[in-house]
Amino acid sequence: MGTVGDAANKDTNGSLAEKKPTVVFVLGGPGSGKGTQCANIVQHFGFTHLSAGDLLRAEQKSGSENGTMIQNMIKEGKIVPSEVTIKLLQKAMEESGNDKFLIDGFPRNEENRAAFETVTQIEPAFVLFFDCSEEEMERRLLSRNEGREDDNIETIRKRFKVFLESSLPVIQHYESRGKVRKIDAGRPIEEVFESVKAIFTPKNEKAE
Ligand SMILES: Nc1ncnc2c1ncn2[C@@H]1O[C@H](COP(=O)(O)OP(=O)(O)OP(=O)(O)O)[C@@H](O)[C@H]1O
Ligand SMILES: Nc1ccn([C@H]2C[C@H](O)[C@@H](COP(=O)(O)O)O2)c(=O)n1
Ligand SMILES: [Mg+2]
Repeated sequence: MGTVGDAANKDTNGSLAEKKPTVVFVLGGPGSGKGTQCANIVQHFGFTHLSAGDLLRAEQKSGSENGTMIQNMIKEGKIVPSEVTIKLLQKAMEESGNDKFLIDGFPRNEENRAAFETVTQIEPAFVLFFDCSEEEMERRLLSRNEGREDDNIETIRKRFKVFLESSLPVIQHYESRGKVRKIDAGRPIEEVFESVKAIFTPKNEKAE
């Protein structure tokens, strides 16, 4: 199977053209509700959900040679080198059999963003940005109860700092290109999803 981003298909003129998958980056601070809303989008709109954090945690638990490094980075709230994360994303995209992806929690810094663009030649269709106050995100993370090693107040503070210093500039990069769809994620789950649905529903299918 070819690498995502270099699948060759014939276009209407019969010449070889690249068939690129549709990618939506799903960004927002830790606990803003990215995973929760992605699960809803998958059900309604047929995307495959790929959470970079989930892929890294699975890689760590698989006994990979990068396991200890990944575990240490996650504990410190730091961003794992792009090479590792992009390989996991590419593999998951290839194995999915789908051509529409929600890439959740990636790109998390400028290095992630530039490397993904260079390696895959894929530009996101748009960037969904879940905007939420730190106070609310902290409350959610401390009551998530999924046994995540990074859901403790010390690591949460580090993750907030990395989000402000490294991830927000990525969102600003896409904002300046008109690609960001910002959602007030501080509301109840159902209300947030109403706003999400409006973004994913094609204009000609919206109620008058
Ligand atoms: N709108 C909401 N209102 C209240 N609680 C929410 C809302 N959205 C998600 N939650 C809850 O908050 C917690 C964090 O949500 P979720 O895991 O979706 O966030 P995330 O952005 O994926 O976080 P992370 O970046 O840490 O993976 C979960 O326990 C989830 O059930
Ligand atoms: N692009 C990414 C995404 C995630 N990580 C690491 C560091 C994060 O704190 C952790 C958890 O991610 P989440 O599940 O909260 O999205 O995973 C990374 O290094 N690079
Ligand atoms: Mg998540």
